[in-house]
Amino acid sequence: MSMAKLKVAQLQTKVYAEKKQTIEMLSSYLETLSPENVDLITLPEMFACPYQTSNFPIYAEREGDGLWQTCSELAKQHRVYLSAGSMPEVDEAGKVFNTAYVFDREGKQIAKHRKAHLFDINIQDGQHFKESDTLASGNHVTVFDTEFCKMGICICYDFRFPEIARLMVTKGAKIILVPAAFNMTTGPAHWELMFRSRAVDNQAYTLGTAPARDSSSEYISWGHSIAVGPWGNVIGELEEGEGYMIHELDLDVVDQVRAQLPLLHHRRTDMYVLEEVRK
Ligand SMILES: NC(=O)CCC(=O)C(=O)O
Repeated sequence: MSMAKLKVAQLQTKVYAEKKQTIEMLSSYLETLSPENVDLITLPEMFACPYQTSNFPIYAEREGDGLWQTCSELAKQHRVYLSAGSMPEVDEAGKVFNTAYVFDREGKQIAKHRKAHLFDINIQDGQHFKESDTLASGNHVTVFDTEFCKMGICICYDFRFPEIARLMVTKGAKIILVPAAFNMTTGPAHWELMFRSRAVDNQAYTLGTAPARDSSSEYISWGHSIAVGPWGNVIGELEEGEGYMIHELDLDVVDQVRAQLPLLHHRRTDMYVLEEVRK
């Protein structure tokens, strides 16, 4: 039987140029959170690599290497599920990905998602960015099992594509984790709207975890880590500074919303279909 409630801490952390500093910060946060008995901790997109395309190959590590190892050990030490945001990953062929790992309470990797939609945008008088200058894309929708429920995970720009969230939910996800880093152009316009839209359409919890804002960095994060319930209600939202928030997510609410307003059941799959193409 799955458990109906879980306690989640979303950490809106600073991004340091030195991995050593990031690791010290993470250890200290996990110590601080220890008395809270949280079940799941979530970190931001590229939490240990200043978000610049030129940095991704420099900071990239193989799966199982230093930062991965640290995250696995921290999860095990604190007996907590850890969504280790995302980090640049290099594969055996030298391709670099924006990759999210999730560890269970034993420190075992239970999910790996490579960002599938690369953030290549060019907004007039606003944000420009081209992840594809140095990153390759992943090809999969990612869901994983926990003792609470199935969850899905995707990374930032991935979440703009409603198909991804819908596929996670048709695969059984009740909670969607999104390590992310919106910016000062798209953040105020779309961040909250996107998390609420995906939540209300899919009747799932959506959790966006972003880095704290550093106005001196090349890419300025909007911050505003957010948690939205299956009714589309904002449960909590940070501002731009460093910090964390803790929530209890009640999975019975997902079942209640889905039973009372049976959107997923009312889909006209005889009229339209959505399916993942496995490569
Ligand atoms: N890191 C990202 O994918 C940023 C996405 C973003 O800011 C957006 O507006 O989408």
